[in-house]
Amino acid sequence: MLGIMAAPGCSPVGIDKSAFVVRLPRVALRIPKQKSHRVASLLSKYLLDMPRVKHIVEDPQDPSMRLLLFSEAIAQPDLEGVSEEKILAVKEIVPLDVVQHEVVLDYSYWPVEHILKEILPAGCHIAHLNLREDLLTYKKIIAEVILDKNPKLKTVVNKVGTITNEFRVPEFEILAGEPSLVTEIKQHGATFRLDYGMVYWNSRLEGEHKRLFAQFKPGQVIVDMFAGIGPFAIPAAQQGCAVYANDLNPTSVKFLKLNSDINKVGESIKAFNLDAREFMRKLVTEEEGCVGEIASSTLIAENSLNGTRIPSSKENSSSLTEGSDMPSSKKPEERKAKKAKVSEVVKMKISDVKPWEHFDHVVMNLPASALEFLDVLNGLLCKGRWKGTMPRVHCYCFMRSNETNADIVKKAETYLGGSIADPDVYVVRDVAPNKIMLCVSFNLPEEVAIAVTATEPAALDQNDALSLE
Ligand SMILES: C[S@@+](CC[C@H](N)C(=O)[O-])C[C@H]1O[C@@H](n2cnc3c(N)ncnc32)[C@H](O)[C@@H]1O
Repeated sequence: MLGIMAAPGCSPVGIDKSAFVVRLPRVALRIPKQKSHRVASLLSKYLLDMPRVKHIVEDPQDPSMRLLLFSEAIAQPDLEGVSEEKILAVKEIVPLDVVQHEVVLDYSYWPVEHILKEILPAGCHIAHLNLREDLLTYKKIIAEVILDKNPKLKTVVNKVGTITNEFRVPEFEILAGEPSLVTEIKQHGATFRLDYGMVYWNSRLEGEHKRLFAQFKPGQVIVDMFAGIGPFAIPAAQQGCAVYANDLNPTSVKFLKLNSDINKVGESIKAFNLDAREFMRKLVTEEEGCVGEIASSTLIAENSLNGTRIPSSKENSSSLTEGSDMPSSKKPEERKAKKAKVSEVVKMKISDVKPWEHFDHVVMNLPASALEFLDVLNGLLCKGRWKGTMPRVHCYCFMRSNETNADIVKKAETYLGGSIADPDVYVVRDVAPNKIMLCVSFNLPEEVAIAVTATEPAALDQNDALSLE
């Protein structure tokens, strides 16, 4: 990145590779090839120490000779700074022939892999930058260099401003490459197709998704009120759960449905496109059908219409993130073992589930306002119809530095309308200097959730069925 910043005169259209050339004058010791390693080990602490730059190079004047390049600190021809003792030891092996040499770092020298390792989710072909203010002047050239150095990448974008819309979708400026933001990401053995410009996705939640779905057991029923494109729902279904997954964003629900099909868990997930409160009420009052279900064919048709070509999973499998700790970096045997394990899991059919009788977990990942949605759980379940234990709620929220865990639990209790016993408050991640994301988990108190007056389940009103086709 330093090389990019230091490069003056870069045109935003195309890359002027000559602008990336940096010349470093260095003092060197000229010695015969056969003695070079012996002398280099004597002088090691004085020699050039730069990543990917050799400190022993061939003498351009004579291929039988080598140049030992000194660090910037040894800049004088008399090798001032090197101990007398070392100089004497060297002189016993070779004559002290000190010359000047120029180290040339060209365009190919400047790496971008380390940047991408942090920002590029496995399988993805879109590099999503979040450039600092002082780098914005160079945004186009930064993007073009990243694209140029990584043939598997198709698009480089920069996040613009803060997220304010209710679907939590950031605004992106396309800096280089193809204008499409449709891509595929691998996470925990699942494939997620998404349109970065239309749906919420945050790869920093990868660990949190896993922490939570690892708590779900095969055969359990999961209710995800703010499901996005399915990072909780799909792995949960893959490990043998049935999932009711809802999102207000119709595009998220279309991708959720498509991802259910891609990951072969379509029979275990029912997708809804409703406001979360409405979704919860419908879930426990309807006995048949699937209100809000979205046909994945709609999405496939849209993608082919706009000409978007999404690289296949196969193409992406050897992506840049190979060698990182992302799932794609797994060795083939590990991947095979994982696949075998997934296929051993008995998938649960959503059609066999009666959510008005029982569900096990409620996931609420809308940190900006999920606490407020806890009110929908008050009196939600019907006495005489509910069976078994009470569901465990996982409600995400933000906490400011002037707040305590107790303040957050108090807020949760206020919205829920009842007290919470033994809440588990887990710190998910730092969001800003004064803000962290938390997950508050607790068992839904029976006295809060079960309605005092038992009512018969309402009949399904077919007019409620939502079609996005
Ligand atoms: C922070 S994202 C979480 C998505 C997903 N669970 C994840 O972990 O990536 C919150 C999601 O809630 C959806 N959302 C916002 N308001 C909603 C509402 N009132 N009812 C249902 N979903 C809503 C947004 O569209 C967004 O996809």
